[in-house]
Amino acid sequence: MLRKIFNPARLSRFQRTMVTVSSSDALVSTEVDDKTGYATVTLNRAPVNSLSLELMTEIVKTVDELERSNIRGMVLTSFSNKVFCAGLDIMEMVNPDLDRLRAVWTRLQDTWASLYGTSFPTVALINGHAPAGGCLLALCCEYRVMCNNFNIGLNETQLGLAVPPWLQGTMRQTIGTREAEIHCIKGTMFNSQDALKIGLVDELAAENGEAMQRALHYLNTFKQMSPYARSATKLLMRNKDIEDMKRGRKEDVERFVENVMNSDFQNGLTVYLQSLKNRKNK
Ligand SMILES: CC/C=C\C/C=C\CCC/C=C/CC(=O)SCCNC(=O)CCNC(=O)[C@H](O)C(C)(C)COP(=O)(O)OP(=O)(O)OC[C@H]1O[C@@H](n2cnc3c(N)ncnc32)[C@H](O)[C@@H]1OP(=O)(O)O
Repeated sequence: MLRKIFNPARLSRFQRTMVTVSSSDALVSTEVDDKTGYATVTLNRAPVNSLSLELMTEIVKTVDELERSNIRGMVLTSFSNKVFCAGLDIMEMVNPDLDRLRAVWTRLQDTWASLYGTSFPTVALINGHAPAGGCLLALCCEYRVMCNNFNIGLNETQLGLAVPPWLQGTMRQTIGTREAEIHCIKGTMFNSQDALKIGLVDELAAENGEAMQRALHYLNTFKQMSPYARSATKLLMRNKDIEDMKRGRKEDVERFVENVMNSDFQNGLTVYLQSLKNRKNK
């Protein structure tokens, strides 16, 4: 069954109402161009857009609001021209409170489901590094434009985390079963050129302006198309994955909690955090 379908009857409301959501200190800011109906959603959590519970909550809220406002497309990007998103906030996993840790993983599942299941077209404008959860955000979008000289990939296993089945599935759809298996297991990080070669991203751009033009070009390809047919086809392809995730979500949360609470993982995390700081001080 279709979860959400673009409703052409709501189009007249969309043409009248145009939104620019969020204040300047918001974790996520949204601007809608009232000529095109395209929203630019910018992740705004300095320094590296790491996914805290609060940032993920804002992402889900934003996507839900956009779904209700009937925009015609969305570009997801970062305030920083160096890091698109550094993945889950590592501090959420250091000696965590168990209730909050469960909430973090549940919200990550929600973030994946809401971004992956939008009725409108989505493009990730990857204007910086996108490891782990950053790669997840990009994978949820329909199309990915990446600026040169950055890295992207699901490097979780390198950090001692297992990649959950729903995210493995999204990776399989994007780069194919064989490559997804190899690179999820290895935790490969790709530079922009290699990400393009393997199909993890769809286009490269020299800088942000060019990336935005390419992103808008993708959205414009749907201008003359029936929004109903477009979104119905997308959701018929994606809804089963979302339903599968929801069916297994409790076990998935508990697997994550067990993974994070393991003492080897906690020790590894301390070393990893220190290595990030040492790299910075070099
Ligand atoms: C059953 C399921 C079980 C498990 C599920 C597993 C996977 C599912 C997939 C989704 C979840 C994934 C888990 C994760 O996302 S874990 C996080 C992975 N992220 C990383 O490994 C990235 C680490 N960061 C970097 O490599 C660099 O910071 C980066 C290249 C992004 C940017 O480099 P730059 O030189 O620009 O900045 P830095 O000086 O390194 O960083 C600035 C400060 O930000 C801090 N930082 C960086 N990343 C994070 C982060 N992810 N969380 C929290 N904080 C982060 C960094 O330490 C610096 O802090 P200060 O030293 O200034 O205090």
